[in-house]
Amino acid sequence: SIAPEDILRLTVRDIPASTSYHPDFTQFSFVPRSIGAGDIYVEACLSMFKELGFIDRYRFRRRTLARFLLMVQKGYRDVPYHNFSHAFAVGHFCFLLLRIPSVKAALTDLERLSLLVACLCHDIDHRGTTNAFQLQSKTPLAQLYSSEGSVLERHHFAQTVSILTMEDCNIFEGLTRKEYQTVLDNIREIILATDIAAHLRKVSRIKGMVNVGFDGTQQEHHYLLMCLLMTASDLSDQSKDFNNSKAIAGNIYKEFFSQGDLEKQMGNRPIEMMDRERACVPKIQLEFMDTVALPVFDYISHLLPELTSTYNSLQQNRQCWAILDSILQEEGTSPAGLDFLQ
Ligand SMILES: Cc1nc2ccc(C(=O)N[C@]34C[C@H]5C[C@H](C[C@H](C5)C3)C4)cc2n2c(-c3ccccc3Cl)nnc12
Ligand SMILES: [Mg+2]
Ligand SMILES: [Zn+2]
Repeated sequence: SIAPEDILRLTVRDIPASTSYHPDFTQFSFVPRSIGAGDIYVEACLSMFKELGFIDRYRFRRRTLARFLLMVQKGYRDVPYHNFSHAFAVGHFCFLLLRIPSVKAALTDLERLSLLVACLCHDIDHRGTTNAFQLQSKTPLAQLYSSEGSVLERHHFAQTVSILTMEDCNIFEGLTRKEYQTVLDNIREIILATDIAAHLRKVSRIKGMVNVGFDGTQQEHHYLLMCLLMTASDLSDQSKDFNNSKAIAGNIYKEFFSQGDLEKQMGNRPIEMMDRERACVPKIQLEFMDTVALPVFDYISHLLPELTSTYNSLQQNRQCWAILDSILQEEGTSPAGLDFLQ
């Protein structure tokens, strides 16, 4: 058995991972951030659009698609987690979902196109702070969107629309007026679905769909499936090998704790999850996985059996967090900051 203090230095080789570490781009265990940085992402995005048949089906001009993708990449800020590498990781997972035959059968081509574009654009111009922070600090975004809620997500959608209006960046120029309206409506709904609070309000409807089975004749099922695939893609980092998932969680807590520091400077008391003095990361991770992430992949693997191994990886990662949590309890050290996450 592993000595407790050794668990902190565990690497993926030591944890008996059921999904071995594929370097293969077309596998769900592929780690998108391993692709590197810079324009390689745009090349990879172009090949995803090509492989999914969207370039031919919607007569995309490669130059226009490349310019659009570069403007999307440029639209992201250099924050620890909500940067373009997150958007690419989400887009890559969505790409793998869209290749699954039962997904191709369930959704229309326009819905699949909407999903991929929404994934790449879903966090554009994220500031590394939460919706709650926008409201409490009365930021410009809150002044714009606070009445409707999902402040950040409305901004991400607005940024997406403004990129489409830029010089030679409108990838949907070849679509009919009706198709164009449908894609924009889909992308708006899908990006709004990435607000976890909004997702939690929809869970009972999603459960209902899973119980009766997907019915392609119901528009509501198309909508719920698109939202579920988007949420799963947004959380997909937690389904990779634990070392990768742990490192990504570290980036999320860099943003959370910076926000907490900012709230303290502003004279507000941050919630425990954002307070580097009080937060116990493994405990927050266990709660997030149990209340948000695991249910999402549980529902999705009921609809798509191909996702079972991904669901298993998530459960394995949950167990790793549980082990970390028990060690930190035993050690009784002051609440763990980020050091063990590196
Ligand atoms: C690994 C991991 N941990 C995460 C721990 C916590 C939260 C989080 O927002 N919690 C909640 C907890 C309650 C009910 C709602 C609204 C608020 C109050 C805040 C959610 C997110 C986490 N998260 C995300 C993620 C997904 C979408 C948007 C932003 C992010 Cl950061 N992606 N990966 C992770
Ligand atoms: Mg978001
Ligand atoms: Zn995201």
